[in-house]
Amino acid sequence: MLKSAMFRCGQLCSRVFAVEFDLRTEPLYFTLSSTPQELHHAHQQLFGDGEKLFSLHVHCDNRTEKARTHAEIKHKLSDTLSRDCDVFEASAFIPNVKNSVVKGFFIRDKSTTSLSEDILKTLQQSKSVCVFSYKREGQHCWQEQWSPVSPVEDSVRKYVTPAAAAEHHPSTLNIRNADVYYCMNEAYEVLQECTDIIPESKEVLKLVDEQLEKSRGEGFPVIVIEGLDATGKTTLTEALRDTLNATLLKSPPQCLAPFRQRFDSEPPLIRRAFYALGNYITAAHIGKESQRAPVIVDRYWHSTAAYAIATAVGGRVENLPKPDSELYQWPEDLLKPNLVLLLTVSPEERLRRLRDRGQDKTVEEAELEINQLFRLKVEEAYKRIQNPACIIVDASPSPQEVLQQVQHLIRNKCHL
Ligand SMILES: Nc1ncnc2c1ncn2[C@@H]1O[C@H](COP(=O)(O)OP(=O)(O)O)[C@@H](O)[C@H]1O
Ligand SMILES: Nc1ccn([C@@H]2O[C@H](COP(=O)(O)OP(=O)(O)O)[C@@H](O)[C@H]2O)c(=O)n1
Repeated sequence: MLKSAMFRCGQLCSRVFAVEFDLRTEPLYFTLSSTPQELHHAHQQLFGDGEKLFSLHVHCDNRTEKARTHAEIKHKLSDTLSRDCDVFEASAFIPNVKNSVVKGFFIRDKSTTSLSEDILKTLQQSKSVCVFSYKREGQHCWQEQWSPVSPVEDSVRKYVTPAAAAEHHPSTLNIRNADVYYCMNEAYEVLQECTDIIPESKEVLKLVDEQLEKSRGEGFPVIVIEGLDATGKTTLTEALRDTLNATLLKSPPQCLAPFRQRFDSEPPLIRRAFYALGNYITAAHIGKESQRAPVIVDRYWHSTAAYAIATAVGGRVENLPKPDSELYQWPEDLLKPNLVLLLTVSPEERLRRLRDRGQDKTVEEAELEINQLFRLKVEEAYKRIQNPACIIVDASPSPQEVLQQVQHLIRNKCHL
């Protein structure tokens, strides 16, 4: 409620709006004021003359409901408005204030019909959705609350005022406990809140309860292998298991496999809580197994955090949380491995390996094009994670050479 009120009264609490107009460049930032302001060239492009312009966001106190409604709207907008409308991710936030972001969308309707208005009308009727419209008048543009039937009575016109770029990209402000979890309870509570809408949550929580981490004394070394898909993790971890007589574990653990697809279709808040809990179950297995033999782990917290951060942060690598951000710190209550190795290969080699693995060529090429920025962000986030940080391994040589390189590192660092 408070957040929605702040969204409405932009100028009262210095709320800034960011629209991801072009993912390769800075977002367009603006605030609202009561006096007309001249638009910059870039803003003139966004607030096109003669187009119908809207922004919308969900206001709801229940965080899981809010996240699901937001995801549903995103799906609906991209499904129905793709032809004659541009839909951009938009957010309202207070610069540098954590958890101040209200996520929404900006719609630029170029159609001659009232396509977007029909959809906004339905959304407004059935959901807790706030819609604003924008009108361009020459060099100026103003915003007011939108209603499909009659003008909103107490709605006040506010003028779009270009604002300076934010020091921290808005998508980094809400990451803690929404995309990345730093203690088990935070993730556990999210799934507890979902038990009515996602019955599988109960089963996942039961598995967590059964596996609570056994205390780990001075056992055998624990070595985590990280890296993007197809960098050779499976090949290397299996070879290490055989050469070191080690136990091979992975996160998410096998016992969560039946639920993975279900949680993958949920919005980040819920999906990431599922993966976070997977790490705690794996930690319990590590604690037990490392008493008997060295343990090799295929993906662990580095993957959970790096993928979550890279997905949450829109656009360029520069938008990631700064390298010294606390968001890269390992959770206090999660068992720490002795060594984390990050396998890296060039994008071309990775593509070749995906192709050899038989992945459909068109899927793979689309992935390369569309997800180029995403992959760069995942790798950069991997490298920024601290305590423990990962050691980078060039995984482009032959499997045998990569294995030797890694055995050498393990001998040096873990005395195995
Ligand atoms: N060092 C290597 N050199 C060449 N090909 C490799 C190497 N390591 C793995 N591969 C091949 O690349 C593909 C992806 O490897 P995989 O181990 O399944 O990666 P991941 O588990 O990281 O997804 C497989 O077809 C595998 O045989
Ligand atoms: N420890 C882990 C492992 C995977 N993941 C998530 O799982 C996805 C990648 O998993 P993967 O490449 O191992 O999946 P598969 O295709 O191998 O099943 C990413 O989207 C990660 O967000 C995670 O969050 N934490």
